[in-house]
Amino acid sequence: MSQSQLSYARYGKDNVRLFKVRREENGMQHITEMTVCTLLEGDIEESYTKADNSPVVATDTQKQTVYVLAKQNPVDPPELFAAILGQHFVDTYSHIHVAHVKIVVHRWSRMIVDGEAHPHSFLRDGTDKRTIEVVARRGSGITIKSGIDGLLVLKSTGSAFYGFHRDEYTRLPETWDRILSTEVQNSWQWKQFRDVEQVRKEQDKFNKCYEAARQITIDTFAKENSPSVQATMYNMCDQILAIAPDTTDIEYTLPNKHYFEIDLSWFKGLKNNGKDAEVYAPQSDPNGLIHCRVSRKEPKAKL
Ligand SMILES: O=c1[nH]c(=O)c2[nH]c(=O)[nH]c2[nH]1
Repeated sequence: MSQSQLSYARYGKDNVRLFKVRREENGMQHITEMTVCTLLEGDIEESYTKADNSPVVATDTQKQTVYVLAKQNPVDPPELFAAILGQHFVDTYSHIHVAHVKIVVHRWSRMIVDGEAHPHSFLRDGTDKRTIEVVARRGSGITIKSGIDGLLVLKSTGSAFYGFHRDEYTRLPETWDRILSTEVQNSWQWKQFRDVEQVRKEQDKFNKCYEAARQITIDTFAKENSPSVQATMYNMCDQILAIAPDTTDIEYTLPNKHYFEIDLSWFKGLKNNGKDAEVYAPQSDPNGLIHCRVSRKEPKAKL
């Protein structure tokens, strides 16, 4: 008898690239570019353990399904498209119980030409991505997590780090003025959806929340006098929870991309430290890495 048993299995197609144009009668065009990943779970064990391919919805079939459903449905907001796609797999194949759909949306912003929004020309005005993770599970509805990835930001003052624990391993001096730079990855988890119809009914909130979360991140980073990455990210989470009541928790992952001062006093006594610092050495590694998840407090039960 074999000593092995399959304890985890999901499979699908990754990096499905998709571009869709929506054309209005008046000449205005709207575009979406995204990269999709679909992964299926269910009664697929024998494809691994017995080389029986009969339960396998081929990864190529999954890719073709992405294209067909993108033709038949709106792809914006991407949360709705991911929900439609995930639900399609569990509705269509009785032996598939869970569908995971991840979407990465690439930024294309409408060009302003001669002071006016151009009807069909766009530019990449940021390399950050909008991210969506949907899980459609037969019998228990749809979960959606939305987020941002790769938003690179830097401030050259307005950031401090002092009062941290000190012991015999500590070398880092306290600072009341430092450079702060990070690459934002965050996400907001929506309360569970019953079905695709509920996602469709509530679709307006997805783009609004994405725009608001991106703006809160940028505004807070710029305006706040940051006491630490930890306190700044908590502040961002708190604001997103406040403006999006249907979210349950917010996560941030922020690398602290260090910019070191360089001592140039060896060269004719050049002053380049503290208040005289102008030339810095950006560090590619190592970097700090700060995570948190902030959840909505349950309302206190009335006695
Ligand atoms: O904002 C910061 N948080 C830390 O935990 C930390 N640790 C460190 O060395 N520098 C910083 N900065």
